[in-house]
Amino acid sequence: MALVTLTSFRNICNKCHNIQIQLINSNYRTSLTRSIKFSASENPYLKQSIAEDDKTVNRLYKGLVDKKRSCLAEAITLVESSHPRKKAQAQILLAQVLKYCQKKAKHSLHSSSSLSFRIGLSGPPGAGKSTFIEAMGKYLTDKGKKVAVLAVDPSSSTTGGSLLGDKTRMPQLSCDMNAYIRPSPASGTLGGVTRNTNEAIVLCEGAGYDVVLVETVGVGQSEFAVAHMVDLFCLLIPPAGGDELQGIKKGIVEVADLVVINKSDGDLVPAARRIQAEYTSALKLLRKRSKVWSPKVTRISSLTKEGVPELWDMMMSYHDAMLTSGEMEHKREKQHKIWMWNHIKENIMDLFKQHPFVKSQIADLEYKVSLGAITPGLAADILMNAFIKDMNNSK
Ligand SMILES: Nc1nc2c(ncn2[C@@H]2O[C@H](COP(=O)(O)OP(=O)(O)OP(=O)(O)O)[C@@H](O)[C@H]2O)c(=O)[nH]1
Repeated sequence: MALVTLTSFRNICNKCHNIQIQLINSNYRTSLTRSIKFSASENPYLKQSIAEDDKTVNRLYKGLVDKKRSCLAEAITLVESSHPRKKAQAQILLAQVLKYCQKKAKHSLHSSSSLSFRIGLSGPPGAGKSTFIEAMGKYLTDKGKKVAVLAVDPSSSTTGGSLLGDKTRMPQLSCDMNAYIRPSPASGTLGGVTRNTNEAIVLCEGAGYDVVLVETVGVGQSEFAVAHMVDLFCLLIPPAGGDELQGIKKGIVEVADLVVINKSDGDLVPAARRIQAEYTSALKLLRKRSKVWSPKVTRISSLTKEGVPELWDMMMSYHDAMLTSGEMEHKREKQHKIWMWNHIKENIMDLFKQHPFVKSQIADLEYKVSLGAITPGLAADILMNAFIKDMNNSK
């Protein structure tokens, strides 16, 4: 299959909005570099100018730093909005919240120790993610910590509803005033959902949540996306054999900081021990990603809560080691860059899809491609060429 892929954005000039992109057609192995000029009127972001003292932004910022849950919920809805004006307001709010968090971190003993501990959680269906979040969340709120749970579920854009939206999955935690549970946004691509999640994390941090748990159902590349937005990435697996573990994507173990074998209770204890041993040996073969932490494997039961306090201690040793060594700060800096590129990719995709010729041809070309009347590569070329030609003409 031929694909025209946007492989890199070479150069971006903020003043004239000139973007140099490189395109590679995988079928013909050709590559071309084009300079595209985006006028302010074409970019929904640039078109909107929101005053620094915008009323909505001010109200939400104040409410957020005053730890008002209703303002946090409204602020997350704002960042999820695709309305150009709301998008622009969201960017100003985020900038203010980021500044506030930086200031807070500077005044604390260890830089960023006053920020949220961002934990990613992934695992195959039925691993016990909801039961685990309920057990760990309650354990933490009982210790006086504030916990936010965010879900990443890109499949909700195709199913129309959120798999993770059901509050009955965590009945106790959803009634806890020290916990905030936010289901996945009901629409968007993986890029859109993850960008929104990145921004929701920052808002939770601003609202003073000690722990932000980001859960993913593991659809598409969502686990990898989550691994890129958290401080610690945790893989939860059931004590099951080969077939049941096939839902675990290749490569995901390599990005895990902790592998947690759940359901280590009753008759399942021997199987849980065996899986723990298997994963412990597998992890030893992996390349070391940190100077201060080697990924660990542990067993818990979310049902009996056995091992939950020990797991939290392990998470805190990771947190402290990463923080004092400066690796945490470095990791977050790298994540900010990934986040920026996600924004750019989304915006360029939006521009492409809004282009009049592209818009008018998409349905017809998709139909022809599905019938096999033309190749996907040719269809992509037709759209890309018209887009690039038009952009070059507007130089
Ligand atoms: N024995 C035992 N069962 C557990 C444990 N944790 C979860 N379960 C059971 O495993 C099943 C699945 O648990 P969930 O928490 O719904 O799992 P999930 O990963 O959220 O599932 P999906 O929503 O399908 O992704 C339920 O029947 C739970 O009661 C545990 O620690 N021990």
